[in-house]
Formats: sequence, C-alpha cells, structure tokens
Amino acid sequence: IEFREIQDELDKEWASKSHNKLHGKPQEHRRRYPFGKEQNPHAHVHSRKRLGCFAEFPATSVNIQDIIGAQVAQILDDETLSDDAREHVIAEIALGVSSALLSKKHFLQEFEFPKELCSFRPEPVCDRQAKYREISGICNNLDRPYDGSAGTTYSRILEPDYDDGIGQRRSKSKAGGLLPSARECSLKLFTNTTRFSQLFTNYFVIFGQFMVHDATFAGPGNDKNGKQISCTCNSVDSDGCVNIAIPPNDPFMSDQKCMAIPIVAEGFPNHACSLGVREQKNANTHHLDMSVVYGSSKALSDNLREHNDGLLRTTNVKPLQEYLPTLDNGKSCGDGDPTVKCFIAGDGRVLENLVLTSITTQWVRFHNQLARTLKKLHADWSDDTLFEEAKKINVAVYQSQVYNDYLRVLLGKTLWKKHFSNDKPVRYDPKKSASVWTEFASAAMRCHTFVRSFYSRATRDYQFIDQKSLKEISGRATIAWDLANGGLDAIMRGAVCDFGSSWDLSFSDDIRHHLFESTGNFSTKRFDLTSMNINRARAQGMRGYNSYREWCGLKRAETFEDFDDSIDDDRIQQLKDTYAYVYCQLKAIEKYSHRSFMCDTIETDTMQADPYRPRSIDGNSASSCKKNTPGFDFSAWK
Ligand code: HEM
Repeated sequence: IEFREIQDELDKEWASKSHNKLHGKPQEHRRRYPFGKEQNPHAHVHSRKRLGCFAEFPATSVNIQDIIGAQVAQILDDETLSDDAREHVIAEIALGVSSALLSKKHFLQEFEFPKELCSFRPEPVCDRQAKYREISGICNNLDRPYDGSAGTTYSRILEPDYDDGIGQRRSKSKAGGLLPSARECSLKLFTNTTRFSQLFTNYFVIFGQFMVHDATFAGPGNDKNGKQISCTCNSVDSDGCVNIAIPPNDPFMSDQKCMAIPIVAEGFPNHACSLGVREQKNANTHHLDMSVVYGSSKALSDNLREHNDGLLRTTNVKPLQEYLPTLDNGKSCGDGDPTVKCFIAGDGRVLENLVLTSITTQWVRFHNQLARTLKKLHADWSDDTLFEEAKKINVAVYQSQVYNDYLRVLLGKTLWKKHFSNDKPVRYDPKKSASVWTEFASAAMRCHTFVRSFYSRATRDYQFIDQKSLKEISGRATIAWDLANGGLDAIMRGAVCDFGSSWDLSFSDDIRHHLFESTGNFSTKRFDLTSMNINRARAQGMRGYNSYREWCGLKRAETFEDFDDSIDDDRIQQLKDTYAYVYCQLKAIEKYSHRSFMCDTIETDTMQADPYRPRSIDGNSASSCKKNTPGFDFSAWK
C-alpha cells in the first residue's frame, strides 16, 4: 500500500473528527506587526518590596559595598561551593539588595558589583586572530565577549512584571484578583481536535525543536549547595519551585495535587554582576551554532569527540549507519532493559523524542562525512583542524537551512521574502545582541501545537511500516534499536512523509494530559506542557498579553471585546469564561453605582441619582433607596 494513501486516510479520519471553529483568522486579516520595534517606553517595574534579608535595609546613603562585601567575601572564600552555587548565592544577594533599593531604580541600573566579588566570572581575553569559535560562544563578539555565550541571561523585549517587582512569579491580574491556575487555563482554552497541515511535514516540526534546543535551554536552577532544585507538591515559590496547582475535578490528573516544577536557573543580566530584577540563564549558547551536536562547554565537547581525524564519537550500527554515542554507565533508556543504552549529545534533551534523536544523528553523520572528505583532501591536517573545519561547514550548512528553508515554511513566503530575500540579505551585525529574547524562548517559539500524537515508520522505498505513539518514542530508545525495521532511519523516513499538526488551539493529549507519564523520572506523575508554557511565562515575569499588543502596534484592550481586532469572537468568549471571575469582579465593581454606595453607607431613605450634584438639577431628583438600588454583587467572589 502506498504510504501516502494511508496518510490520507488517517488525515481524513482526523479531519472528520475535528471542527475548525477554533482555528484563527487567516494571516492576511491580522494586522501586520512592526519588526524590530523599540522597547515600550511606558513599560515599568512595579515597586513593591520583597521581604528578604535586606528588606529593612534603608534605601539611602549607605555604603552598599561594605554591607554586601562581608557576605560575598565569605561566599567566595568557601571552597566547598561550586561555581554555580556561588553564582546562585550572589544572585540571591543581588536580588535582596535590589529589593531594598527598588525606589532607587536608576541607582540599581548604574551600580556594578565590585570586580573582586565577581571574580568567579573573569573578564575573558579574546584572541582577536583566532580562526575558530569557542565552544562556549565566549568571544564570538570581540567587543562584548560574553554576548550570546552559554550561561548568560536572556534579553527581553519588554521589562519584566513580577508580583514583587523583583522576581516573584506573576500571580495577579491587572484587576487585582488571582490569575486562574495555568492548568485551568489549559483545560478551558485548548482542545485536542487535531487537524493536520498539508503545508508542512513532521520533519519540519521537529527540526524546529532541534533549532530551538540549539538556541535555548532554560535549565533548572540550583539550590545553595549547587544541587539541582527538586520540587514536590509541598514546595513553595520561595523554595525555588513554581508548581502548578491541579483542580480537584481535573479530568486527567485528579490523582495528583500539582505539577512540581523548579524555576529556571537565574543569573546576572549583563555579566558585570549589576543589580536588578530576576533574570533567567540560558545553559546553551544563544547562537545558532549547533550546541545540540557539539555541546556548549569544552568538557562536553571533548567528551563527544573521537580525538582522531576530526571525528565525532559514534556508535556504529552497520557500515555508514552511525548512531550517537551512548552512556556507558549501565543506565537503561528502554524500560529497564540494560541493552537499550541512552544516547548522549551536546544537549541533554536529545532523547525527548526519537525524531529529534534522528535529526541530531543526521548532523553528527554529516560532520563525520565532512571530516573524512577533508582528511582525503588535506592528509596533513591535524585532528583539531579537521574537527574545526568540519564543524565550520556543518554549522554553516545548518544556518543556511534555518534561514533559507525552515524560516520560509514557518513564516510563509510573503513574510520570509520581506525579511530574508536575496535583495535584502541578512548580515551579521556586531552591534546587535545575540542573546535570545525570553519572550521567544518562553512563549512565541513554543510551537507545541505542531506536535503529533503518532509517528510513522517507513521502509527505504517509503512503504508504511507502522505508527508509534509519542509515549513509545519519548524518553525511550527502544525503537531506535529495532534495526530489523530500519531503526532511526525508518523514523526519519516516516517524519518526511507525516504531516505536522496545524497551528491552532489544539494540542495532542500526549503533551497536554500525559507528558512524561510512565517515565518515572519526575516527582509528580504527569505534566501538561501547555500549562507549563503559561506558567513559565508568568514565572519569568513576562508581561500580560495587553503589553505585547501595544508593542505590536495594537491598541491596549480595555474590555474583552477590544480583542476583536485580532481574536475570533468565540475565542474571546472562551477567554472571558476562563478569566471570568476576574472580569466579573471588575464588572461588579464598575456596576455598583455611586447612588447605591451612598444608600448602603449612610442612614438614609432616599438619595439622588448623582450624589455629587444637587437634587435641584433636572433629572437628579432623589428617590427611595429601597427601589432601583442594586447592592454590591458578590457572586464573583464566591
Ligand atoms: C514531541 C514534541 C515536544 C515535546 C514533548 C516538548 C516538550 C517540551 C518541554 C517539556 C519543555 C520544557 C517546558 C518548561 O519547563 O517550561 C519544552 C520547552 C520548549 N519547547 Fe518543546 N517540546 C516538543 C516540541 C517542540 C517544538 C516542535 C518546538 C518548536 C518548534 C518546541 C519549542 C520549545 C521551546 C522554545 C521551549 C523552551 C526551551 C527553553 O528555553 O529551554 N518544542 N518543550
């Protein structure tokens, strides 16, 4: 049977089940967003005090260096602390001091930690003649050596909005009420009515994930002992956890109280150890330099290399079919079967799904093909030269594929042409920061709506073999080692035939209700990726949707109806329902009339319509407080 026929059948079946009501308006009807606009000058940081060790610290005329110096010096002297732990503790102190000095915001921005206190991160000396890039990304930009390097913080489009103005997860709506739990939002706003897109393959989808993993890894934070924070449902935000509460009537998760989630590692905004609000740290280099294949640290990169002929380490399955190297510590990635070893690569998420593993494997294979050919051309080149030259070509081919092929499909031809066409080639601009925007990593680029539930395998001549569920290919390598059925190559052949799931409000149940279920790797049983995305944005101080409307040139919405310039009516209703109580609270406050207030708060039988104006004015006569005087509507507070 032709593979495509099966695919068509499956797609028709899904299409008949789905109804497209929730699909957004076509792109042409949406307003165009200005590209690269300046930061919103009206964005501001709220100034509420954070209670911490420096809360009582007077905000004026203090020699801050003296005060923090003693504490930090002690931390620097403590040889038992790892660099990460030290950075964490100093960041905490910086946050504490920031909170105390919040009213002196200009001071915070100008203040720099004394150099000796930042000695854990020495100023690098860049070799201006260096021919190859550092694996950590340091010195890519010779004028700003740390720019875009691994372990530096994300940048932001808009200033953050934390509950305490410093670093606490945003939990309140602008009307003042508590935001609904991210899981409630997910349950109310999203569906599982999968529609496939005829415009892109599943390979396109997972290549996106590969590219994203190259550019950003917001890894978990460490505690003060330098150990990765681990959270349970008893953990609170001050433990470094940003758990998501699960409503008791949850249709899929009622047997667990929460999703336990550690915060993202925090760091200094500009590596000069300046004070400021909480910023998150990218563990990978921000550049498109294949961190996923080569790693973001010298130690990992060295571990991934053969150290012979410029090659990367591989596991040879059969001639010309190289797999990633495996962990030789006896750990199984096949439900306890010791023969199913775990793969290692430049990024720890490589086994997130086997299509991702396959794509990573492809680029390792290509590196080795390049190195072998270069060796034939230049028999005298050393291992290092062969490695660096092969890496350079590999990364360049990959970058070309991202800009010329991937972005063309992601953005659509029109938008792509506008920004990336040949008459306006994109050129490196050393003045622009290479660091990834937090808005990109924690919101915009989280293309999880594209993710399918089932993944096909195909033979060499593209005959359909079977489909595996996301669960079967996620966090497990078993299918990769099913060599009789083509191993990883069968999965890649399936991925170029499978359609991706379309961009809409539908998410696969496997990621919305069953993520990581049965892996047993986490303290809570299962996760919902869509609510994790909402929660991350809140935890990382991303401002609400309205602020980004303004940044995009749209009017700030005052009512839900104002969203109708960019959101369909049925969606607006859903948003209203989800955030209903906040909305209803606001409405109740607005509805409570001044006249009712007067009747409720003084002993009187009558009151004029507008108490600010005399009763003698036409139309403002007094009437009985017992008639037409609705009391305050408490229903939204129940
Ligand atoms: C099987 C498919 C996928 C799974 C199971 C998956 C799962 C995850 C998980 C668990 C996270 C971490 C969430 C958090 O802690 O906040 C994450 C983050 C993310 N995902 Fe996915 N993902 C998938 C596919 C994709 C695709 C196709 C894209 C984009 C094309 C994407 C983009 C992102 C981005 C940008 C992040 C944030 C990364 C960071 O900054 O660390 N993901 N994903």
